[in-house]
Amino acid sequence: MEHVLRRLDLTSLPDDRTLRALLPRPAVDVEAALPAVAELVRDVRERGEAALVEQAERFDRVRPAAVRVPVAEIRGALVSLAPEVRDALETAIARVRVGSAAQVPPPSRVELAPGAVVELRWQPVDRVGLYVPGGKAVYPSSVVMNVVAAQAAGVASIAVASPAQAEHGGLPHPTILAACALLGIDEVYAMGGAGAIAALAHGVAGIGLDAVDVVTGPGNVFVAAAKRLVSGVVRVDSEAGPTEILVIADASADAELVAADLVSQAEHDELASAVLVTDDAGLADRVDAAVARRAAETPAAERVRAALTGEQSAIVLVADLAAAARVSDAYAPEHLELLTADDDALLARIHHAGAIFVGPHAPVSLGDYAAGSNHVLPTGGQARRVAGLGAATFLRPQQVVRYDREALAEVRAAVTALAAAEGLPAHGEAIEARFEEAR
Ligand SMILES: NC(=O)c1ccc[n+]([C@@H]2O[C@H](COP(=O)([O-])OP(=O)(O)OC[C@H]3O[C@@H](n4cnc5c(N)ncnc54)[C@H](O)[C@@H]3O)[C@@H](O)[C@H]2O)c1
Ligand SMILES: N[C@H](CO)Cc1c[nH]c[nH+]1
Ligand SMILES: [Zn+2]
Repeated sequence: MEHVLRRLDLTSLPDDRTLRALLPRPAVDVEAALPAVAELVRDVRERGEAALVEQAERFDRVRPAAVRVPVAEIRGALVSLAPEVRDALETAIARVRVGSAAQVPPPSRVELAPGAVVELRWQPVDRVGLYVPGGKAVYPSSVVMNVVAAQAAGVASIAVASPAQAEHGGLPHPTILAACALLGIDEVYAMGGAGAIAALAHGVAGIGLDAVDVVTGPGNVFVAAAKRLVSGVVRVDSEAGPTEILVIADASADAELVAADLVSQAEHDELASAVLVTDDAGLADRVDAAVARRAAETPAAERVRAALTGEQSAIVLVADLAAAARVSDAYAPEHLELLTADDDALLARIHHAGAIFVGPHAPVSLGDYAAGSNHVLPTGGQARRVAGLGAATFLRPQQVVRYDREALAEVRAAVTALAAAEGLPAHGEAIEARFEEAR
């Protein structure tokens, strides 16, 4: 039988470093996109609006009438929105709002000695730029994920960017504008890809776009590369690039559900990754047959096939579920699904994943829209060290120090001695000044 997903036999596992090099990854990654993207970023920085318009003509096949979207267009899009889509967006917004509010860390206060207090309060950044993809598909759900998280953090100034659409007169997609209106956002720009990220990070005087403090949002490999390039100027969230799904399933799993979930994420992008890790060769065969059928029937069949047959997608055979957890951790997937006889035992072995979906009733596409979790998640192995988007992305912990005279006296000698040891005696004198006669 010819396989859609290539097979990778890891029934005997090498050490972690070798394992990481063997894992399926896309041929075109962020690193490979950097040189071309650096040119696009530089061009927007130097020529502003003119460069944005040229990039829209080149990549989005349309010349936007105005890069800054008129407020009337944003509000008008909500008026024209189909009621069932408005209801669905409101459901998603309500759930993500509750989930995001729960992510805001409480302030803390510690008394180190009588009268010696250090507090920690969480301050939002002032202004953020949120990217909403719109190339191969349009993503009003990403408006929800970005904006609701920023609002939960208390960010005062929010700008949204999304590619100009040829079918909509050079405006972003109307559902994206409607989602912005629903969330009270009226600063929206018709710009996409690397140019949009550069414009948000550096500002564009000609269109009244002030530089932001934090840029977030998902996108294709060019968007992810641009975020890496501007990360010296602004804070960025994870490189939430082409979608990945890794499913760990054993003989107990339903092959149709596994196949449906692999295909669902493959429809995002030719560079999307769909990986099944299993200890059961029979399940591997059943999933592959179901994937072949579903991939042929789905509307984006060509894109799905390209993603599934690309070198980034595979069925990995392992000896047991402990080995499956090791493979998954080495990969650090954006989305990890657990479909086994004892998911909680497996979950206890997992360390690295953007988000984890447990059991047959929690598919990734639930999290994409309406679980209450955030769908903007790290790809390319970044989940090993970076979190997904959330309220915390827009917050900074700030320390507030309060000491009274007695509390300062208790550490007076220690501070003065350390200041002297560092050759910074004025630091010690600033302490001693508090204890001079007149005070
Ligand atoms: N990881 C996550 O959290 C997450 C969430 C949602 C979507 N995604 C991913 O977002 C991506 C969306 O991609 P998309 O393409 O549909 O929309 P997009 O908005 O990310 O990309 C479209 C833009 O890419 C730029 N572009 C296109 N071709 C280019 C080229 N050859 N060189 C330079 N720039 C070019 C253009 O500026 C265009 O406006 C998908 O890969 C999807 O998997 C990821
Ligand atoms: N699966 C994507 C995250 O990688 C998010 C998404 C939005 N719409 C559909 N899916
Ligand atoms: Zn998705």
